[in-house]
Amino acid sequence: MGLFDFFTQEIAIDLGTANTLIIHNNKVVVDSPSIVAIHRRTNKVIAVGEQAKHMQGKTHDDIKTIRPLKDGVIADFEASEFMLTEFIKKIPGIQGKLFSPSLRMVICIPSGITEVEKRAVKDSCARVNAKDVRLIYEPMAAAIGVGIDITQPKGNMIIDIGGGTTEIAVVALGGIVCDKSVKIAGDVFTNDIAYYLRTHHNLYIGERTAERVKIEVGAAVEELEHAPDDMPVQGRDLITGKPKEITVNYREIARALDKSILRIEDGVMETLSQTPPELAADIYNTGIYMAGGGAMLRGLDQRISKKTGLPVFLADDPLRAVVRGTGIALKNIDKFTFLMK
Ligand SMILES: Nc1ncnc2c1ncn2[C@@H]1O[C@H](COP(=O)(O)OP(=O)(O)OP(=O)(O)O)[C@@H](O)[C@H]1O
Repeated sequence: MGLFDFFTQEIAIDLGTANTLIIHNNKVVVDSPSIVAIHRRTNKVIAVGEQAKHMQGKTHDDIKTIRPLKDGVIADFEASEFMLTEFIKKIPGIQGKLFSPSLRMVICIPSGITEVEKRAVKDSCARVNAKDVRLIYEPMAAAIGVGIDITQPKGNMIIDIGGGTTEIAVVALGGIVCDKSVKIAGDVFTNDIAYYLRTHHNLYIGERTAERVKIEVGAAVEELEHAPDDMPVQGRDLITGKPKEITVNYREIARALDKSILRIEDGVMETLSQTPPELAADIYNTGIYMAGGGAMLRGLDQRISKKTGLPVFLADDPLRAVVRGTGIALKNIDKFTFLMK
């Protein structure tokens, strides 16, 4: 063991548009919303993660909440570095050390990222004390995370629906054969719901409420076997200006999300149509795997299965599939060197 190894801690990071997850010593040690709350005048950070999410939509003039990532890539470097530093400080075994240890990081990136954006992620990690930074494409990490042996000469399709992007990819022999990154995912679903309630019920709701509606009664199809109960939703009446409450059901929400889901379906069909025939035959036999928080929308697996005529499998714990895969890549870094960018 070299001196570098002795003072080095290894972490795997899924730096997502909606959530940041970190694995250290085989355990998920950070699972927090990717949000920072900042004091406008002093530019001082007041809160990060869950605490900052609670402030979202409830701030006054002096405080703003920022989501440092947009469409899967870092949009605000300062806020993102601050957020990462704070998250890393909370990791047991790293926090409270006399000397802050050097970090070896494996961090996942969207497959559609440019070389400049890749460089920016590496630079950003270097500024939070990472001495060795490896990047891995998100669909690869998701595929490893759902348990696919990506090194086999066998095609597998994975759809990772996150907060900012939907990554659709066919992987085989340790590489991405064809892929598509669509900027329609969980955040767009949330906005669709807010827009629907504004235009159909004159009800103005905030982002956090819209996300709650999506999670509690959201659906991708109008016929569900296990329908969720109708949900009361409170907000501001756009006409009278008074607070009001309405009740929504999953069928309405399925209609509100229909257009966005159609765009994801188009992306899947396009990727399938570009898949080489031998791999298409494999996918016919194995089906499609789905991961990411957005994939948890009720009936979405069923809808994609109907559209493609293929079985669709949702990952166990879809929100953690990508970080799980990134963690496995870190643990087997020598075996997976060919995956690292
Ligand atoms: N039960 C649920 N039903 C529908 N959507 C959900 C559910 N739980 C979480 N989500 C949504 O999943 C999204 C977050 O997923 P995830 O953490 O996989 O994204 P991310 O990795 O941060 O984003 P990206 O990969 O685009 O950078 C959010 O939009 C959230 O609202």
